[in-house]
Amino acid sequence: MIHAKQIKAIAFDLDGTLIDSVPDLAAATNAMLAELNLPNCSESQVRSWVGNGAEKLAERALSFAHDRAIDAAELADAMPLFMRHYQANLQQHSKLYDGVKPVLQQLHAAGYRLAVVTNKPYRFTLPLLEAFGIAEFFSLVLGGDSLAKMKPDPMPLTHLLTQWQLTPEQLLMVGDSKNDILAAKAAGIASIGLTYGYNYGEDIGLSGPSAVCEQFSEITALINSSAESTEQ
Ligand SMILES: O=C(O)COP(=O)(O)O
Ligand SMILES: [Mg+2]
Repeated sequence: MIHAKQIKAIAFDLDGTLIDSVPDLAAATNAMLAELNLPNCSESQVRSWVGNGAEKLAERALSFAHDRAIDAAELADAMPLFMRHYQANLQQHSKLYDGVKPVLQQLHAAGYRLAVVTNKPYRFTLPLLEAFGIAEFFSLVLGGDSLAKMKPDPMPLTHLLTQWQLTPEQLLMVGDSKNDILAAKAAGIASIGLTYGYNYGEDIGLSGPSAVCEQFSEITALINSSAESTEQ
């Protein structure tokens, strides 16, 4: 349940929530595989591998290409290739999802404190937010490597609660993946699951978010309607 009247801050996931980043992630993945003389993969495979950060994505792609589990040394050799290619082409084909900028603008203007809590490495996160003209709305940005643990661990969200001196009822998580919903649940905060992003091909409703939205723009209506329903 979302107690909208109590919400003071909102944490947004990045990939699959604010930005459709898979086209560039797939290109970097394939550039890495090509340098290693390995067969390439499809964009839809990459879509199903995103969610646990860059290293996991590379590991899943390498395991697929080799058709076996890979070891830590193989991953360590390949990672710099992925990082270099992605850094060089962060936003060639990626796009902001519909409604993202106006809704962030509206929430920011309404006085909500906004954060990005992503599993993407921090070094890619800020440049992407800046490139899409939405960095100014966020007063805190956490990447997957900013703290010791990433989502689905609650650490980034409990860090936010501490940092902003909020109670769990005052923070809402918005994301496309079960990692976002599980992190929110573990931190004791409400969550909105978005259906259009990447969730390993699974239904986001199955991870039990407080609410499900099909479009980013539905978020404001949901917060407002929850506010009305708590008044009754
Ligand atoms: O980098 C990933 O694997 C996922 O990033 P996200 O947490 O912003 O969805
Ligand atoms: Mg995501």
